[in-house]
Amino acid sequence: MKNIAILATGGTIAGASHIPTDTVSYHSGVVPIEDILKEIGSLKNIANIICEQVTQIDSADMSHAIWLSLAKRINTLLAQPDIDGIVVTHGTDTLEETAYFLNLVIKSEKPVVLVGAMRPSTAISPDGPMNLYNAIILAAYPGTQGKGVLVTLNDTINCSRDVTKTNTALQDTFKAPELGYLGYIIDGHPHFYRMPTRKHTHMTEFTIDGLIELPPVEVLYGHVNDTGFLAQAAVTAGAKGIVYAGLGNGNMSQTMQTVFQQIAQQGVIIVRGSRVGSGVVTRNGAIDDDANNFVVTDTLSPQKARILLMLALTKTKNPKEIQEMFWNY
Ligand SMILES: NC(=O)C[C@H](N)C(=O)O
Repeated sequence: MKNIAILATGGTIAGASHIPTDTVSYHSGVVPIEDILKEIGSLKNIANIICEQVTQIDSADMSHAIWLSLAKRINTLLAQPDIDGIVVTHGTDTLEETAYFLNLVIKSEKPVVLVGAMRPSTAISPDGPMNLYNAIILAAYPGTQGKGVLVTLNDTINCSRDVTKTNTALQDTFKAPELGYLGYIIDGHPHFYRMPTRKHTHMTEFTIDGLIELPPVEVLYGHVNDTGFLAQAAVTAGAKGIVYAGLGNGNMSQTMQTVFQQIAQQGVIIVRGSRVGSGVVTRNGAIDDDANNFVVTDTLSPQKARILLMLALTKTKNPKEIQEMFWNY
């Protein structure tokens, strides 16, 4: 029998409404983890569970402070020989960001699985209990070792680097566009078909020991007639890096190129990403990244590129070294 720790943070999986047909109007995070666990019945012969209620928030209120204390707690638990794996319950809106952050800072091969739900616990047929059951199964499964932080909802297994929420309201929302699921969980058995190939968890060079805040990095969204006002405001407010959700292959107007060239010359790291939602942002295409000291995101979404850039900035301000990290993680 495996010993699994569930760290609960809130979200719709812990949501409640007075009306059983409510699937989008409800209070997030109000149901304690012990009550949600009761809904899935016996876990005899599967796992011994310990629970910790870390916080009870809608995931829109997730913060760097909670990330750092959650990650430190997971590292401490996983260093104990009597803990075999971790499940984190989380709201779905920012679940992918927390999962990727943990993927970069957890120092263990033991399974870490994030799980949420799209329907509150009071819905006629909530998805939370089955999702939580699957997450426990996945965290207790020996084959989950060494695959980095994973995400499960709706019977699918996803890599934290590639997964994203693709639909605002439906249960079938977590997908890795183009790259696909790692596998499925069917009748209580995980089936893996793919492996994450990028560095994660036990291979990571990032450490959060002693860190009390992350360097400020903003994401800006590209569009027609972009003025660069927001980019300049971000730098004035203290941003040490900017991820630009650019057009197509991370493209930008002549105006934005001039704005970002000037900002990069001040030592602020500019990362070119894309607003498209899938595909690679390549170096030195229409834009001369070498000459401008720009970094590109590879296939990371802008919100995940922000996380990697924050952690990169805890180690270096050299754009070439940061680019290397974007190829590796
Ligand atoms: N489905 C959900 O969990 C959405 C909720 N607003 C949250 O992210 O906390």
